[in-house]
Amino acid sequence: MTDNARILDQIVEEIEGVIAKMDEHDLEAARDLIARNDRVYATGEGRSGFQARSFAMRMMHIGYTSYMMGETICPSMHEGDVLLAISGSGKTRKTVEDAEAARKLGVKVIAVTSKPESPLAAAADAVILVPGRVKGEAGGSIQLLSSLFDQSVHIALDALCLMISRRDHVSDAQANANHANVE
Ligand SMILES: O=P(O)(O)OC[C@H]1O[C@](O)(CO)[C@@H](O)[C@@H]1O
Repeated sequence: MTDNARILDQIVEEIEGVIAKMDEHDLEAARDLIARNDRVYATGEGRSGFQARSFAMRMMHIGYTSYMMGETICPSMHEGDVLLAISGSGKTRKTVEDAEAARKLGVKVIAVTSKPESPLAAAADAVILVPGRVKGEAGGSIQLLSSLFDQSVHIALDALCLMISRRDHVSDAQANANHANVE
C-alpha cells in the first residue's frame, strides 16, 4: 500500500494482517471453556476495558449472566465461573491481579493478549492470541498506542460470541429481544 493511500484503507489493511495471524483454534478453545449456564465476568483497563464491556454485553444478548469487574453490582465469583481478561501488554497490574485471584477460586480464566509470554497468559486456562501492536511499542502500525490491538480484539470477540450463539442455537432475533428496550 502506498503512503498516500486513504488512511481508512491503511487501518483496514493493518487489521487484516493481525486477523490473518490469529489461530481460530484459540477461539474454539475459549468457546469450549464457556459452558451454557456459566456466569461470565470480563475485565480490562482503559480501552481494553471497553472491549471487555462490549464482550459482556454481547454475552448478555445471547442469554448469559455476565458482569464487568469493578462495577458496583458485580457479585462474588465462584468455582466454575468464567473470567475473560483483556490486556494487550499482558502485564497491566489490575487485570493480571483479577486473573490470578479468580484462578485461585477455581474460576476458568481466558486471557486475550498480544503477548503469549506475559503474566496474564501465564495466569490463564486458555489464551486468545491477538498479535496487534500495543502501547509503547515502535513500528507495526501507523495508529496511536494500542488501537490496532483494540480493534482486532473487538472483531475476535464478536467472532467468539457468534460461535457461542451458534453452538447454543440462539438466533439474531432472540439476541435482539434481550437487548435493552429502554434506551
Ligand atoms: O491493554 P493493556 O496493555 O492492559 O493496557 C491498557 C491501557 O492501554 C490503553 O488501552 C492505551 O493503549 C489504555 O486505555 C489502558 O489504560
